[in-house]
Amino acid sequence: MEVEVDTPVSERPSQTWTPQSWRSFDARQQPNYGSAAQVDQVTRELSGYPPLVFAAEARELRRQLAQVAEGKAFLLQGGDCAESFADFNANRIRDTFKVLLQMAVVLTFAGNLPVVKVARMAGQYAKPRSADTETIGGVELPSYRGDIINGIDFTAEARVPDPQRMLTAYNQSAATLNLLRAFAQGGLADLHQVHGWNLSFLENNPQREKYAQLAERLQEALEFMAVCGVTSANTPAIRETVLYTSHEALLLDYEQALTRTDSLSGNWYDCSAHMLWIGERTRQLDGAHVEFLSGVCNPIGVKVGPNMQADELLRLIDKLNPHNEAGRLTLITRMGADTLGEKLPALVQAVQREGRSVVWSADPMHGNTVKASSGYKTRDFDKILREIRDFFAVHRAEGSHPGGIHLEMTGEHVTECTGGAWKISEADLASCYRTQCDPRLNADQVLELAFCVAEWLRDDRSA
Ligand SMILES: O=C[C@H](O)[C@H](O)COP(=O)(O)O
Ligand SMILES: C=C(OP(=O)(O)O)C(=O)O
Repeated sequence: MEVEVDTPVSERPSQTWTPQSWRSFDARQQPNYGSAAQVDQVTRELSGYPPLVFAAEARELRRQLAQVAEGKAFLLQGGDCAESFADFNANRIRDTFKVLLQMAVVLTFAGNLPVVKVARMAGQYAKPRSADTETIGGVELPSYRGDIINGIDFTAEARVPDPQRMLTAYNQSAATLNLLRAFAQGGLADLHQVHGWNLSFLENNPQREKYAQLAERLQEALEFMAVCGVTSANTPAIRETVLYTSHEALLLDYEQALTRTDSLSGNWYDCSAHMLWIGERTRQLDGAHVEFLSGVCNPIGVKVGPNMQADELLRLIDKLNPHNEAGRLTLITRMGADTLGEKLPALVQAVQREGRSVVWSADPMHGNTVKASSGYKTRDFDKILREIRDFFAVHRAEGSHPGGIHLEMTGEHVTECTGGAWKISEADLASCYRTQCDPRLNADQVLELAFCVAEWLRDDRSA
């Protein structure tokens, strides 16, 4: 299905939008930089740097998301809660890339539909926080807000927001993107390698048999195609993939500096990532984040928490996607496993009734965070699964498409979320708890989750 290229600037409803128009609105969750002159100098430097992504790539993602909105493809979005400057290395990037691809293979093959892959990588450096300060042992300091803003160490010095960090975030995003593009096109994504990735990755994993069977069926399909003359040597689709990037567009000084006019369409794109989303804490209709993302033509997302009302959601959709373009807007629900079944139906009904085209995606992480008795933030695997299961059930009941999943996850073997096949307990959390902020699913848990979701996806399609 072809989707129209961007709405020409002349047809956009707001003639008053500019990359800096957000400055006249209330901007929540922004750092208090000491020196405006320093921010100015850094953002001027960033504005002269090359874009990290091209407008045409963002347009292609929007075209693919239009397929998701129609129920003809599935969105897999995942990666770190927050990327880290200190923990920046090729192996971590490779491991998350590999597990995202493994999940995509499982979902594509079992669900029998294309999977659009979007990483929370190459720019996910800013974090909204519930509280402005953090107190440990009677000492109160500003909260950590992501490496693009301040440091995670609990010292007064580290917690001072430093605009120079925006330059480091840009450089690390560029290096990450460079590696992701190389992995995607340089052989690591070859479907024929699926056995190779899997066996080292799932060593001792109870899911290995199930995955090996699926990999075997996939191998048979590839062999059949080879007999018919379709091989990775002559068919790029078998040896290459496309992985898009995304992050929360939270730090607006940075996002504005990376916003450029596309020479082909004349439209504005935020070239810090292919897809940007607005968080639950900054999605006010009259807020700066909604204003900013309303004017860029990237595909965008907005988090939808348990307090969202149907009329508020419709007004938000009006502001962010006034021309009702398919693929433009993804609604990422994050209500909590105990709440979604009750709250989501009314929102889906309102969107259906008003004929709005959206991608519905489930973030089963952010509504299910709890504090373990040891003090670690954690999320339980069963609750995470339950929220996705209920998301599928609501959409089936309402006749809409469960379009995708949005996960905080890593390719590393961390112990941050409890449960899963290895039954990680609260007592196990300390053994490898490495997140910068919120608990992530590890490589085994996320693959186990992909198998379950693939089954629901298959059931949904056959229904
Ligand atoms: O990832 C989302 C938020 O940044 C995170 O949940 C906030 O955590 P906090 O409630 O500890 O501030
Ligand atoms: C902050 C996040 O989520 P939410 O806005 O839904 O809390 C996030 O996804 O990193």
